[in-house]
Amino acid sequence: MNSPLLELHALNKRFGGVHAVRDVALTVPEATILGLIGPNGAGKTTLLNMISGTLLPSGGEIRFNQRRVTTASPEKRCRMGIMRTFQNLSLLSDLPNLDNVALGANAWHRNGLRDLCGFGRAREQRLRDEARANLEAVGLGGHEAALPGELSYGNQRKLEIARALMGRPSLLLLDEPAAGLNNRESQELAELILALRDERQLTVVLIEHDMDVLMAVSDTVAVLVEGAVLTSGAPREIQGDARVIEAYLGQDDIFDDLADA
Ligand SMILES: Nc1ncnc2c1ncn2[C@@H]1O[C@H](COP(=O)(O)OP(=O)(O)OP(=O)(O)O)[C@@H](O)[C@H]1O
Repeated sequence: MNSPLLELHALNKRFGGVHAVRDVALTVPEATILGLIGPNGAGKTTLLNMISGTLLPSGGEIRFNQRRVTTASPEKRCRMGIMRTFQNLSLLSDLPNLDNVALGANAWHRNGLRDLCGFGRAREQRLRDEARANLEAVGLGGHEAALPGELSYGNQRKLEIARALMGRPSLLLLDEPAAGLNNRESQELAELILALRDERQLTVVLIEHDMDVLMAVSDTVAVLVEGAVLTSGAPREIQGDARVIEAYLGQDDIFDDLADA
């Protein structure tokens, strides 16, 4: 078993009277993919935000690489190797794709932006080379000079992932990366996520409503209901768990559309 990269201990988050995350305990080993599922409002995004540091927990502990990061700033966590993408695209529409990707270096490189503005040519070249390699890695080689808006929506999602890779993460947090993608794009995205795990040894925590994608890539699936972990296990165990199907009350066809494995 790989050693744990991310550990959540008795994690809680309250928003006034709303107990959004309750006593969550999860361990994510290195180079594995954890999929988070649960009905709307179950606490998935809140949990991801606490891992990235944009929200502080009301109680509990987060450990990354054996270090306590519970209250560390998002910037510090980026520099430690935790990068994320967002539900809504956050690309800069008037910058070429290569620059959009290179900007991701800003997460770990304090001078990232300045380098891109022409200071320190050798460093600028290195950043550009790395950005080009990351564009290649997500299948967007050849699109360096185009603007994000000239790419399909699916490719814009990949562009966001390429930008996150510039932070040289060991943990990548993906919030609904398949939202708005067609079937082919979703399948390509799933292949990309698996390649990042297998070729770069990346650890991934993924929120995804597209069950085909989530079940295809996750090593472990954790089911959140009303802020608490109902159960966690391998995708096949989760799909056959009557408690999980019941938790999606009114959505009892939740696993019906899964493509045959
Ligand atoms: N900033 C906030 N202030 C107050 N309540 C919040 C805040 N953020 C989230 N909540 C509440 O916390 C609960 C969990 O929300 P969260 O967005 O984490 O769920 P989710 O599982 O990601 O839902 P979805 O699948 O719809 O995105 C909900 O009841 C939500 O209304």
